[in-house]
Amino acid sequence: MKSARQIAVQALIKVNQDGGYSNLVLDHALEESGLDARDKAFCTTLFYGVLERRITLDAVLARYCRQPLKKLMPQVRELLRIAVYQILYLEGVPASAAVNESVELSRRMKCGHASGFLNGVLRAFLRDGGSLDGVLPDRAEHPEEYLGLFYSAPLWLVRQWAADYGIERAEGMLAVSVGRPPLYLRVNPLKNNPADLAAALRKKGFAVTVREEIGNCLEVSGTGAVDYPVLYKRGHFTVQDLSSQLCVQALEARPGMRCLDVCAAPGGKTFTLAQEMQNEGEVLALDLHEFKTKLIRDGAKRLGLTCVSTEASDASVYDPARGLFDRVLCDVPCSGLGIIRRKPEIRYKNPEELAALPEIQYKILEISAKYLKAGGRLIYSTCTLNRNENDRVVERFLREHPEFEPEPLPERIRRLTGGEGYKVTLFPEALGSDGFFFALLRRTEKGGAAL
Ligand SMILES: C[S@@+](CC[C@H](N)C(=O)[O-])C[C@H]1O[C@@H](n2cnc3c(N)ncnc32)[C@H](O)[C@@H]1O
Repeated sequence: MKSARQIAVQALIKVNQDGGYSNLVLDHALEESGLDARDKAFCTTLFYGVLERRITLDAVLARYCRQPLKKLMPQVRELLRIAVYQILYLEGVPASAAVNESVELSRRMKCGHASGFLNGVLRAFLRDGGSLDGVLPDRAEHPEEYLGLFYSAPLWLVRQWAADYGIERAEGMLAVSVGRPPLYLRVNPLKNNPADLAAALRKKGFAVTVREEIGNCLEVSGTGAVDYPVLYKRGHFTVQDLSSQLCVQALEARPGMRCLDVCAAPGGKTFTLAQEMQNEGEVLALDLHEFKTKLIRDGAKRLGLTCVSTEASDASVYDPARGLFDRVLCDVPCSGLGIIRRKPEIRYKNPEELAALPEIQYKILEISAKYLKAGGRLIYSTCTLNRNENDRVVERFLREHPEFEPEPLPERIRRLTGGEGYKVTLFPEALGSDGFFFALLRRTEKGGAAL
């Protein structure tokens, strides 16, 4: 049987070399592993730890490897990273064990010829103290470079956050971008309630807190992937971050309304929206990809939400045949910088590829707004922390569309999020949520039916 370390190394190769999504790759690897719960947890720690600390680990390795890391075999590279990760960050693992295990694994993973090299590099690091001394630049002289290396974030991201939110806040955001985040569930009020579901999950050994202030929300801690097949399949809950739950609540959709969710897959917010409407009325959920709309239909069925229908459609193309809606949710595709603690690979995206997003987001917002009735409300949201994709898209829209006005967020949402006025940026270090942004807009009564 493969060890937790070997499974972690193989999963890391699948993400770093083959571009797999971290959560899917790990879930699949653990399912097939035959590991017990303790080893699964260790494997998860190694996998996410190495993935999110890669910039720091590679800076250490660059000091001790003569050839560039890029030129090493993928197995050798990941075995080095996993050993340095354990030495730097895992107090319970003796440094010698971290080195020996990687050397030993190289023999089992068809790169035994590199075992001497692995041993040499890792022992040299240990001889120098096995710490980040000598790797980190002087903090006072190079604060951004220091933060980037310490928290393993690309320099462009540190600079962007420092420019958008100030260096102090940026450090807070970087500090919570590493480490395993809490897991939140949205209780399906059509089938259960927070107290009973919490009791059922506690019986199965989960540590559960009822987040009463959020409403229908549970926080589950001390777990990796939570294994609760029966209650899940029966539709008692979905996994959904606090931020998304609050974002949908801010729309104040009521039973009997017509609601449109324009970028809806895999359907998390669609489901919460339909639940807020007590499954009465209509929720039309769009997504660009047909295969993704199936995820929404499957989820709605599991949850018993019969008011949801789906269409595969491009939200940046207007279809007047859809008519008008009381509420529109515009949860646009974004850079995802608010969820890097859940998906660490996001931090390695090419920033140039992200530059086109605000224009795409603006176009989707402009088209989605056409579906709103006079007096109707729209939420624009992203799971990113980047003013160009957030505040600036909405501010531009308000400037160019006088028939819309900012609508103050409901009092309760403002109290919980600290949001002022019509928009709020949720910082992970504040509420414990993902990084998230939402803004509430209203078509004025004089705004007419459609643009
Ligand atoms: C942020 S995700 C939506 C998450 C979803 N609202 C939820 O809560 O589960 C963005 C979605 O937009 C979809 N998308 C991207 N471009 C689109 C477009 N032009 N029209 C419609 N959907 C689009 C993507 O396929 C993706 O599923």
